[in-house]
Amino acid sequence: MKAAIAVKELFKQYGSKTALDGITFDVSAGGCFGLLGPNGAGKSTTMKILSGLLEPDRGSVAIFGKAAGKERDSIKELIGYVPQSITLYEKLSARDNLRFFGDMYKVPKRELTSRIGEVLEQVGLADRAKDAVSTFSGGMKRRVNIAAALLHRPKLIIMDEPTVGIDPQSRNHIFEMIRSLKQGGVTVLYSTHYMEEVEALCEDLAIVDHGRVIASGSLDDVLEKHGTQAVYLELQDGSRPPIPNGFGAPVPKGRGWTVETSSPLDALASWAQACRSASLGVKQLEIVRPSLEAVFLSLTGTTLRDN
Ligand SMILES: Nc1ncnc2c1ncn2[C@@H]1O[C@H](COP(=O)(O)OP(=O)(O)OP(=O)(O)O)[C@@H](O)[C@H]1O
Repeated sequence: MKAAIAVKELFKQYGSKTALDGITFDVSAGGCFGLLGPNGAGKSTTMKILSGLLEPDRGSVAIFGKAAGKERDSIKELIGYVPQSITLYEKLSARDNLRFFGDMYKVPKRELTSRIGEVLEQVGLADRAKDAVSTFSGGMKRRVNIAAALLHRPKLIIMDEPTVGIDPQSRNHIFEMIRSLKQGGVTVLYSTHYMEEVEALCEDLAIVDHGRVIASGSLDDVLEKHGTQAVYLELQDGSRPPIPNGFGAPVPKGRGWTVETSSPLDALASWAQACRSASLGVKQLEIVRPSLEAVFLSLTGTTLRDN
């Protein structure tokens, strides 16, 4: 099967600022691919190039085997792009906003009314169709923008940080919607700086930093290749646990503490022994799989959230 997206060696400068410094990745059809990176990493620039809104200085893009540039118009029909900024007419209802987008995306007039009903259903706003967008929360407005990008039944949805600054209910709706789009065979390219979103939604990902892909592949492969396993311990009284013999000092994590190690079974046994010797009550002791957070830290030396 052809890749949904093939991006090769993309370069882009804004004046003297290098935004993309040779971005390369492939997205296979039918899943959710996460583009993960801190602010300023180059995610939006990449997405704008994929959507045909921006020209790269160098490099190539193919969408479902069609070369960007040459086959621009037929590519546009395949893509629904949800930009980071919300673009809606505040005074108009959700339905009338979508009517406007429907014309823009050339949805046939006879289909448009039913199609608007369907996409509002998909984003969980069918009961607010007639209400002015000015009465909506930020998350609801974002969902209308997503609905607009779905109107023409694109095979590929490109979403640029859709959950930034929105309420948990809208976030859940967006997650559910992405899962059902995937079930319907739609490919989703999802950018975010929230690692847990990639862990929850995406099968494959590329980690982007300073305009370069620093790791890519399936989530499992990236975690296995670049992550370290850890052992998690929580004591019954919530106190700081002893250091397991032969391992580094535990670091706080949630309600407990973790030790990163390539020999998790030994660390677990050693920690259990240390707790038993000190007669400490153990609430939870387990091997945890590596996180993307740990991967990002090991690849860049910084945490994603501090950027
Ligand atoms: N129009 C522009 N003019 C000048 N510099 C720009 C412009 N757009 C982006 N940049 C710069 O290019 C780099 C990449 O920006 P980009 O928006 O692609 O990153 P991002 O990963 O999407 O981050 P964010 O989440 O902040 O949007 C950043 O350093 C940014 O400041």
